[in-house]
Amino acid sequence: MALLLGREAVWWSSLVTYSLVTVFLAALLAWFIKRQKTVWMIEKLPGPPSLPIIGNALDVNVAPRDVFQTITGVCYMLKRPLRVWLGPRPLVLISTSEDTEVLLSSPKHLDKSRDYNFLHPWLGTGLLTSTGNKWHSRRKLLTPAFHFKILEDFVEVFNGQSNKMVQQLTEKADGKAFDIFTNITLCTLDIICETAMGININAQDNSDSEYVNAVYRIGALVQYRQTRPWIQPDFLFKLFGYAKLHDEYLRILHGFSYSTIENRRRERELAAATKKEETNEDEVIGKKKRLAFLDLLLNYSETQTTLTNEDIREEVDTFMFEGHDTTAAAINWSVYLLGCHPEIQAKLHEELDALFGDSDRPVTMADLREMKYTENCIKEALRLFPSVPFLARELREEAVIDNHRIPVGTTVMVVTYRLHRDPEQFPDPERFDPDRFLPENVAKRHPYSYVPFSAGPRNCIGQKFALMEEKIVLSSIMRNFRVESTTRREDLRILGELILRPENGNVVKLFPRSATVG
Ligand code: HEM
Repeated sequence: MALLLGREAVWWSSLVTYSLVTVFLAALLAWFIKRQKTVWMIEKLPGPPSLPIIGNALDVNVAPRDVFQTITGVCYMLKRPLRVWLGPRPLVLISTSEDTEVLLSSPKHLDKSRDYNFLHPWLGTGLLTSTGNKWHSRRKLLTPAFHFKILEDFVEVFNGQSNKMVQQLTEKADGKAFDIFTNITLCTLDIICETAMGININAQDNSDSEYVNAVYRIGALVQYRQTRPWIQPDFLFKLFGYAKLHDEYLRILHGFSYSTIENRRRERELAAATKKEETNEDEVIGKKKRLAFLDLLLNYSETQTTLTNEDIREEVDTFMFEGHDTTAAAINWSVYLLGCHPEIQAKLHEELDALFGDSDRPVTMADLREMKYTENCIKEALRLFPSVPFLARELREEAVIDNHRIPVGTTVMVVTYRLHRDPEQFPDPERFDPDRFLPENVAKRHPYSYVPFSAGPRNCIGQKFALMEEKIVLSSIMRNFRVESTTRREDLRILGELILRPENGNVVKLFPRSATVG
């Protein structure tokens, strides 16, 4: 009897083992077939020869500062999609208007590539990094926060912070070369803090603040990690000692955001209790209180229970991240290019003088509408030096690009820097020519030939905010100073990581413009 039971047990255990092995082999075979299909589809695209497992890792194993030059260099040679293997991961680079349209206009390809995952500890899954239903509902919720009427209220903040910057620049306007990058960046940081959270952190006066430092350091650390595969896995990030620093920055950043949210909630409760008196007082002085993005989110949270403090923190941090470095880079590139082209700068001065004369009055909404040449200079600078030089999506559905089937799981990257230099769309592409943005010239181009703010359903929600801010900050500089750039275009070294910036800062000479100074 015992023998019979023993045999039965052996029989059952063999059956289980065989079944497990069969399932494992079947899964392996399915994976292998799928993988072969991916390889077969991707290999139909042109690209450099690759090795098994490591793919083109050796080709892209260049210093991080050279990654940008390498990518834009290869795209320059081809007008067709190009494939690269990042280890076992396929990456397809595209740089024509037609291919860009296929990717960006489709509601099917909305998921960000996994490179964005390094931002998750800081930004959580806010609007920039979320996917699927969460992204849809957040986008719907946040779109009204960027309505023209709301942005109008921010003009005062843009003017106030630009004035502070001009005052500090006045001390440096003696014709000696200095790096203006920091001044502009601290100004945009002050602007985003005041508009997103409703508080003034005085970054321009106090660039050593713990919060300002943490914003910078975490941004730099994320970029550093993105370009160094050996510290990408969490355990190696920890092992090399970076995680400790990262956690310290997070503690400061999240602590600051949460305490701002808490304080604002308390202020609102207090204000609600004394609402009547406040309304009367506002009516007397004819002034209504400006709402920051945070107030709008708190309004929603009071009517939509699904928005927790953490949800609000994710969005506020996302605006802080996405809303200051991008604008700072864009304003810097405009200043740089104007400083290289005195004849174009003179035309811009002409427009500003006609609008403002010698007055130092703040910029109004009506002025913004009139600053056509200024706007075209900004747009042309964003063409040559788009703040976000690459846009990447991970395909959840197969896509057909340039008649090639691109399989699920592939990262497809628009090389915006290269797209914006297509000579068919932009003849003599390296020339800085703001007139390319005259309406009659824009009408002749492909709608996806120019996408500094991305395009389609997942475009930049802050686009209008950014253009208004840029016009006010740039015009404030130009109303007061004449700029000379010290680096020639041919000597420029560009650093293209998350944001495109000049590697050695933006070294300029400033000269006061007669009576309007001060
Ligand atoms: C010149 C300035 C700016 C440029 C060039 C720029 C560019 C971009 C680009 C290219 C994207 C798409 C990113 C991608 O698909 O990977 C994007 C998304 C986004 N931007 Fe901007 N941006 C600027 C300013 C701003 C500002 C001022 C804000 C907020 C106040 C902002 C908030 C966002 C957000 C939240 C997203 C994610 C939108 C979504 O996925 O639905 N941006 N931006």
